[in-house]
Amino acid sequence: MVKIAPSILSADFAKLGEEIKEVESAVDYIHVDVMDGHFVPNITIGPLIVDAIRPVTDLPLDVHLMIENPEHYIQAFVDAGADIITVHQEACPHLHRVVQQIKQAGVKAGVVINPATPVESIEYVLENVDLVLVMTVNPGFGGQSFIPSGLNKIKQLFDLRSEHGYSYEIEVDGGVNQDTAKQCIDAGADVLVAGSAIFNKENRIEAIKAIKESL
Ligand SMILES: O=C(CO)[C@H](O)[C@H](O)COP(=O)(O)O
Ligand SMILES: [Co+2]
Repeated sequence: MVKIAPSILSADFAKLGEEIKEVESAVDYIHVDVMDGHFVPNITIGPLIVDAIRPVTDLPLDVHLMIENPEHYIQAFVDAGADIITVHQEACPHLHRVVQQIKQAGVKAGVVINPATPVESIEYVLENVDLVLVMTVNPGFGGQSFIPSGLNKIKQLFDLRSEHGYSYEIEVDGGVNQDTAKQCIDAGADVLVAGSAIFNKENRIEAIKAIKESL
């Protein structure tokens, strides 16, 4: 079963609770994009907002940390109600330690790779993570175009999982819409993140349906 994780980055922040309620029956995770203005050029939200949306839904909150020194903020996001925390390989010189820290805090641990980062760079944490997120845009903004080279990485991660019996989910984020979703699923992705393809549409449920039907 393909999972859909709408990214609230493209939602109306003045009515975030209502926007989440509108989509929750049709999706599997709520994807929360955290940006610090250092690791990526944009600044978005922090633990306060995660805490505010936590009572709105029972769906897992999939928190994508695009920040430097994520190890300083893991506990704050866990306390705020995150269920899955993903950190960028590029932001973590001690990636294995940060993955352990997330798991010890009692939530699922994910690792993310940028479009220019190879799968080989995370080879030695694959046995430890619950999720691998493949970026198909350069992180920082919603509404960018899909970078197809991510498809090879999805396939590589799918094959490595079969070969070694790993258990991570493969998630893809950036430019996923009804034209690009099928390629991701065919390559082996389990979870599709979509922001603008859902929240920039008038009818969000129809938009989610269109993505599912495109598969
Ligand atoms: O992590 C992200 C950007 O850094 C977002 O999750 C992603 O861009 C979703 O937006 P869209 O579906 O519009 O590309
Ligand atoms: Co994201």
